[in-house]
Amino acid sequence: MASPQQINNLQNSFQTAVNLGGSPGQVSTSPTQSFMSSIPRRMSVSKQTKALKPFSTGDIKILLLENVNETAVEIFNGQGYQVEYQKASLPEDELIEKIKDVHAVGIRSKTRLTEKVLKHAKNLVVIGCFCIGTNQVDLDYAAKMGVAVFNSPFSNSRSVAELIIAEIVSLARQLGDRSIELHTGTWNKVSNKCWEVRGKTLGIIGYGHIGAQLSVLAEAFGMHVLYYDVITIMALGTAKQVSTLDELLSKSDFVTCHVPATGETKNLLSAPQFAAMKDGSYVLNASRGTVIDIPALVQAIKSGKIAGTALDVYPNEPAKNGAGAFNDELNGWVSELVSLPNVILTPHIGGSTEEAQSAIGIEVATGLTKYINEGCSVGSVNFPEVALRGLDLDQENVVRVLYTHHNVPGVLKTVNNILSNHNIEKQFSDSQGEIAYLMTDISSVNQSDIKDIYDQLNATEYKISIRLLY
Ligand SMILES: NC(=O)C1=CN([C@@H]2O[C@H](COP(=O)(O)OP(=O)(O)OC[C@H]3O[C@@H](n4cnc5c(N)ncnc54)[C@H](O)[C@@H]3O)[C@@H](O)[C@H]2O)C=CC1
Ligand SMILES: O=C(O)CCC(=O)C(=O)O
Repeated sequence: MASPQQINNLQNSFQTAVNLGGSPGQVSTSPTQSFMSSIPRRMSVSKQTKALKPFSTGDIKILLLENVNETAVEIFNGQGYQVEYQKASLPEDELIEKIKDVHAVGIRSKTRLTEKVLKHAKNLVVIGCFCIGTNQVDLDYAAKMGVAVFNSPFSNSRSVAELIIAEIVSLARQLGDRSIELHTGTWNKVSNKCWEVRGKTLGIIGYGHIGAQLSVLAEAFGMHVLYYDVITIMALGTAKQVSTLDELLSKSDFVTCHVPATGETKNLLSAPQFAAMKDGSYVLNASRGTVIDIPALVQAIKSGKIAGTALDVYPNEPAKNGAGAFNDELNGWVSELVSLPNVILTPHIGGSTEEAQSAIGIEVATGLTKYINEGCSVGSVNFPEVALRGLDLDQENVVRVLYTHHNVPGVLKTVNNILSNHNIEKQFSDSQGEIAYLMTDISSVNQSDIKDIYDQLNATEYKISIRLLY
């Protein structure tokens, strides 16, 4: 368990990154930043900058669903935002009601922010996915509304990799079954079809953050590692990339999936893929429930082709914890699956460790706060990444203009015409697909000018959203 001191340390390292103007995502990976963090303060190149705020931060309303970690709540409370906190996800109709007047929403993997839901979010500025996956959000639609989406790209990767290692050993030794038997009084000391994992081959589908981390752990156990990915990725240790999924399937004793939910990964493993696997091999999935065709997996286990499976994710998952929530009504195959031998089922807990959750809470809450208070979109998954250096502490009458617009010619000219009575201190624009995001600091702005600037920008043809910070 992470101690309060460890959580404090994590918070401090994120704060250091924020002060240095780096993306939170760089904190644990960038050697430069860890070097910078160790420089005594008097030598630090960072300087204090003026805090920009949207307006009264007490007006910022944040809806946090799905038991987002307390570290995030502390960060938002520290900013003076109004936080509404719920442990579960919400059914669509309640979500639509709640989302109507909030500026930010924080979710994990279950809340579906579809176009239908987002259409009602009139004040929404930013979405935080307190997890890795972002498939639960309509990212394109959010961008078209001018809403940036942030996630935590790797804070729970290690936790998932460790769970998979535990499950590989558990499947090889039929631990789930032995434990259930003994819980009900049955002593069943057997070695038939129980194996060491040393010398066996692990096939990893998707060699990203989790797949690569797992590769290192598996080799430390003496396993051979093969991986298949749609892009060429440098192998860690002595792992080998194979060029086809079939090659991986035919050579592996354990096959584990670590791909995102996309059209291409839907039913990536189905009847033909199970048929291509070694007799008596094992299947693991802690990515998304759509990646494995579970009825086909049930048949492959029944026929003896597959010797066991460990699943953490399902096509339909209950909205909240509770007895009886995982049933045939939710997924038609549940009773059949649970009756099979050597099947380990976990309730989407791959990333559910104290370490991962507190780090995710800090990382995503920091990203959201920087976007709300400064307009910085670095690290967003659906938005052009734009940031400007901070203002000097003594700078007066400066306004930061955040202008999201359709990516068409002539917009910059129109906007700069409107801003031309003021000095443009600095300006940065970037585009991604159909949308563009422009950030400008203007000086010599009287309070009385602000409404006029806003109204003029608001009337421009290609505007998607505007925010003014001062
Ligand atoms: N069970 C849990 O609690 C958790 C589940 N996840 C899931 O795991 C997934 C993977 O996470 P990361 O490793 O962080 O993602 P990542 O983005 O770092 O890596 C994914 C890899 O899959 C590859 N890929 C994409 N499509 C592919 C295909 N059709 N065939 C083969 N490879 C393909 C990509 O090129 C990439 O290398 C996430 O998208 C998320 O859905 C993530 C964290 C926790
Ligand atoms: O812990 C969660 O709620 C979701 C974990 C997950 O699936 C992810 O990070 O993508």
